[in-house]
Amino acid sequence: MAPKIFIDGEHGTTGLQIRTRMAGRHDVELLSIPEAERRNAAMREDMLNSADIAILCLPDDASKEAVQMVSANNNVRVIDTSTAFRVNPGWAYGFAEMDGAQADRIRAARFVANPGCYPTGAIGLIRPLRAAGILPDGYPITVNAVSGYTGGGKQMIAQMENPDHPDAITAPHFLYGLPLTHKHVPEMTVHGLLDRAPIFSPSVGKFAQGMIVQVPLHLDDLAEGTTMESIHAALVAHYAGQDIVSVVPLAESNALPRVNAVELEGKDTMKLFVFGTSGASQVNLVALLDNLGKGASGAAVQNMDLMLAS
Ligand SMILES: NC(=O)C1=CN([C@@H]2O[C@H](COP(=O)(O)OP(=O)(O)OC[C@H]3O[C@@H](n4cnc5c(N)ncnc54)[C@H](OP(=O)(O)O)[C@@H]3O)[C@@H](O)[C@H]2O)C=CC1
Ligand SMILES: CC(=O)N[C@@H](CCC(=O)OP(=O)(O)O)C(=O)O
Repeated sequence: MAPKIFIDGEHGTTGLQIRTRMAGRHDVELLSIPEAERRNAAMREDMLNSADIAILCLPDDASKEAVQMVSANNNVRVIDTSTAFRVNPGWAYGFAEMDGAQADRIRAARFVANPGCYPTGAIGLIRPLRAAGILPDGYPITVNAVSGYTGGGKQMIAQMENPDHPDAITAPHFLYGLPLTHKHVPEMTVHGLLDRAPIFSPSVGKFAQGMIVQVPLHLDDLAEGTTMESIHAALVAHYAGQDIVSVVPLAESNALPRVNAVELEGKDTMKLFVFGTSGASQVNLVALLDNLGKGASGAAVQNMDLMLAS
């Protein structure tokens, strides 16, 4: 019998994208409730408890409530796309490529926390350098990023796309998270293996799907002898054999005049770049992804497949 999957929040931005990705699949059975009943708690509880894997695409509070609904039922495994459980040690963090053992942890887990979109880029760049001893304790990391506006869910999509919306946003590009307390900072710190919280400055551009995450570094403050080439080599070694996360060859990135935030729109992959000038004292590490692809729905389906393969 095909495993049953229920997407709670299937009519929201992340849920819909997961449904689209599952459309042609015959190896799983999708359980579904009508859009009009999406907040019907009794119906959701019934569906959640009928599933082999429940994928939660809900705000944090609703996710916590859904987890409560299945907590006594060990037959149900959960992938949560919200922020609620990402630094909870009882949950596997759903970034399969972040270290060599993570895919196995996800395969074996009952509870998997899907990463945030920005942390996917930031951790993807930072963690291998911490693990390799290149980024020393106490290094003051900054993370600067731009996201497509779908990252803000149904509400921001309406604000960006509907000029008559009472809170319409007309800016083509805006900074937010200005108090520097964005909800993604804890997971960047924990899963980036950082001992000091990064300064995180997010922004949104007037495009639907895409993301650039930048981590600039001063080489003089890294492990002795670190060069642009050795950083690149550490990333290449870390992601060797991976097909979803790739490290762009230096010769290729050196020749690029610009990076297009929407290049990977609709794709579930992530590209990592090391920019700078050979022999100079600074580099800029860049991750390019689709906030709804490897940053959300693509990663959720990847995690589901790992769990189904266990
Ligand atoms: N968009 C993105 O790029 C990313 C989003 N995420 C996370 O995914 C989760 C979903 O986000 P997103 O899809 O963007 O949000 P949306 O607002 O687009 O969708 C959320 C869905 O959940 C439903 N919902 C809200 N509250 C409840 C409730 N109490 N019971 C049942 N259903 C409820 C909403 O229904 P209604 O229409 O009635 O409000 C809506 O259908 C969030 O936790 C978000 O942080 C994670 C990574 C990236
Ligand atoms: C543009 C925008 O608003 N983005 C969201 C993050 C999107 C994401 O990664 O989702 P999680 O909420 O699940 O972490 C934000 O900054 O809150």
